[in-house]
Amino acid sequence: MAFLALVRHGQSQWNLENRFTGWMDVNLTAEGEAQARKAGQLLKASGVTFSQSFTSLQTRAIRTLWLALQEMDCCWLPEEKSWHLNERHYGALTGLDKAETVAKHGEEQVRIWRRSYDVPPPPQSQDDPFHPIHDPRYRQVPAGLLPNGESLAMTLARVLPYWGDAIAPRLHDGNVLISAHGNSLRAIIKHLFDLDEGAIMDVEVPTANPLLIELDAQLRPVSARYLDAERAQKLPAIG
Ligand SMILES: O=C(O)[C@@H](CO)OP(=O)(O)O
Repeated sequence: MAFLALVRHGQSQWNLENRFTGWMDVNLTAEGEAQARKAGQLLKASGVTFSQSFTSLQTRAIRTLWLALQEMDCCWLPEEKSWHLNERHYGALTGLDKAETVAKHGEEQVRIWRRSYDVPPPPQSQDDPFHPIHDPRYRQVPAGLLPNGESLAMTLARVLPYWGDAIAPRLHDGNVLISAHGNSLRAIIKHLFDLDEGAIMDVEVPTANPLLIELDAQLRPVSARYLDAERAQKLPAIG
């Protein structure tokens, strides 16, 4: 048995502005920082202790982890950062206002871009100065692996190998805390709960509300609950 806590980052500036964010490195708002601290307080109150943490290469998830760890008196907790846990890359939609995009392309098209399983957004040009190939934090990632835009299926394809190689082994010898993003966490949830492509469309992950999942020895969920019941979202059935 092990516990896995999944925490989506606190509210970011572009969550607040309702803009497609993806790999853009947007910081937390003051509200997002407060949410991250509260996530730490809830994790501490749960009584679960962790032996390893993981996060993405994006400021909003890293700072959420740090703020939570501070509240947990656990700044010592080993942490590993990886691009594999980054948010889904939103391609050429990055930076656009979600409501304006609905007005321009229609609700159905935007729903497909946001929640379909395998339809990627229009690609971001590599000439765009914000394309990840120009960002030094991805220097060690082979350029061919850096996305121009990802569907949830493509996100899952880069999250899952990391889950298998780096995260799952740690769950055999302790509890794990992951601070990441709405869609990289949805990829992990799809895998853990064995959801089909339709079922994952209905799964939304609230900001900085720890999802505490108890796993059996085969890493199958035994129980799952959001620690902040007031801001919980619907969870998939277990078993
Ligand atoms: O903009 C984004 O990167 C994500 C998460 O905020 O949005 P969506 O809800 O469309 O997955």
